[in-house]
Amino acid sequence: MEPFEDCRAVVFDLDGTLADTVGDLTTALNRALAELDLPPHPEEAVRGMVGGGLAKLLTRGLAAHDVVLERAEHEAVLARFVAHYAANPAERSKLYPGARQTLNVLREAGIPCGLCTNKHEPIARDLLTRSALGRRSGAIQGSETGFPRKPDPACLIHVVKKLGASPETALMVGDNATDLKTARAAGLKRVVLVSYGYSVTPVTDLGADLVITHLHDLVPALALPERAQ
Ligand SMILES: O=C(O)COP(=O)(O)O
Ligand SMILES: [Mg+2]
Repeated sequence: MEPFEDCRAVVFDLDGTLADTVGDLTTALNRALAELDLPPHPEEAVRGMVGGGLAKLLTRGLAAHDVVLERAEHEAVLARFVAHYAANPAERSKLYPGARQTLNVLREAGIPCGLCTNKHEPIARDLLTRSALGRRSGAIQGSETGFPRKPDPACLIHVVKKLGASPETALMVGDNATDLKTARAAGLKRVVLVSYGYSVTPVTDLGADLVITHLHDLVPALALPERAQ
C-alpha cells in the first residue's frame, strides 16, 4: 500500500493478531466438552474456530461433534465454558513477537492505539493487564458490553472516536475476514491483516490494503517520522 501518512490511530484485534490465545481457549473448550462426555478437539482444529467470540467458538466446537444443544442447555454450557476460560486465560497464551514493541513505537510517535476484540471484555482486559499491554492501549472494547460483536462496526467506531481519530484517519490491524469487514463497514480506508493468525481463508485473498507476516512490518508501512522507528 501507499505509505499511510495521515494515520492518527491504530486499532488492533486481539486473538490471532496481538496474542496467540488458542492454547487456553482449547483447554477451556475441552473442559466444557468433557463435562458433556464429548471428546476433546486438538488445538489445530480450534485455531480455525476462533474469532467470533466464545459463544461462537462453543457452537463451532459442538457442531464439529455434530451436537446442537437446546437453548437453555447451550446457555448453561456456555456459562461453564466462559468460567473455565476466565479462570485460566493466560496459562499458555503469549503475545506475538513485536506486539509490545510496536505499541511502544506507535505511542512514542504520538499515535494512540486501541483494541477491538470479540473476546469477553473482562477477560480481554485481564489478558492485557497480565501482558502489560493494557497501559499501552488507549481504548479497549470487547464483547458482552452492550455493543454487538464484530463484524458490526459499532465497537470499532466507538474505539476510533475514543482515540480521538476518525474512520478516515484510523487504521485497523486484524487477522481475518471479520476484522476486514468490520473496518470497511466502519468506513476505514486502511486495513492491515497479519498472515500468522487464525484465518481459515488465506489472508492474501481477502482484499486488505496490506498483509504483514510480522508486527515489526507495521511501523515502516505507516511512514512515521524517522525518530519513531
Ligand atoms: O473469538 C474471540 O474470542 C476473540 O477474537 P478476536 O480477538 O480475534 O476478535
Ligand atoms: Mg482475531
